Amino acid sequence: MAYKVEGITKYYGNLKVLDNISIDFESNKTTCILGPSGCGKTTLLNIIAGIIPMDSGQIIGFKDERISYVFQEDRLIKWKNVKENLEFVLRGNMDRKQMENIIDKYLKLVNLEEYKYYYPKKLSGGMRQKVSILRAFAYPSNVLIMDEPFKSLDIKSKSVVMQFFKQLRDIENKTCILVTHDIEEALELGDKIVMLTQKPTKVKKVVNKNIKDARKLIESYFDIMPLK
Ligand SMILES: Nc1ncnc2c1ncn2[C@@H]1O[C@H](COP(=O)(O)OP(=O)(O)OP(=O)(O)O)[C@@H](O)[C@H]1O
Repeated sequence: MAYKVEGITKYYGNLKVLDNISIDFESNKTTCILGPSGCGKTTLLNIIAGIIPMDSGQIIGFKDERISYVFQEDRLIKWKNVKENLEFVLRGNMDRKQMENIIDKYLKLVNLEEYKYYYPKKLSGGMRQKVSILRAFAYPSNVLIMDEPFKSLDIKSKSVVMQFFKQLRDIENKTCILVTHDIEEALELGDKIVMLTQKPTKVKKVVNKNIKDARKLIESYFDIMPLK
């Protein structure tokens, strides 16, 4: 399946936010979208997900797909425990027995079995975000959209949760789109890094992580145009 956006332009009133954005998202790889604050990263994700309309352009491949989401805040359901939060996204896609099996399989996979009956308020911020990521992987989707999922975590739990994400990504095939304004995060997690300009936002450059000097290239660009 090819996933693409082509020539996306978006205005809010007179404010031109996205200006002719085209991106290819490689299947089963992670594309990081790296851009300065307020350049329209969340807007672009919302357009891809069909949540908000665009003024012109095309979305290819995403339309009939199931999509999982992870946001900056965990968005777990407070009155449901870990198991019930996972059940919530699986219900309707399989019978009860299958659901039980899948939940146990995932919790075991990531060593979270002992937290199965914990409610979100009993979990640390990092742990809650792990459950959100686990829930996104457990949901039978092909595409995973993440909007700054590590932003509100302290440095230590950030690195733990990033490794957790990588562990799941290596096991489950999903096409991941990760929005961030953190260069380290993009280099650590992205197979491809798409750099955006300030508004009206265009694609400045697409960098494949494996090329020599990927870091230098990205850093030199954002030296001229700071991310925050
Ligand atoms: N519903 C809306 N109506 C009007 N303007 C909006 C709306 N949503 C976003 N904007 C504006 O569009 C621009 C892009 O916003 P968006 O949240 O998509 O950017 P972002 O890159 O995700 O920002 P951040 O890095 O701060 O999360 C901002 O200037 C914002 O104020």
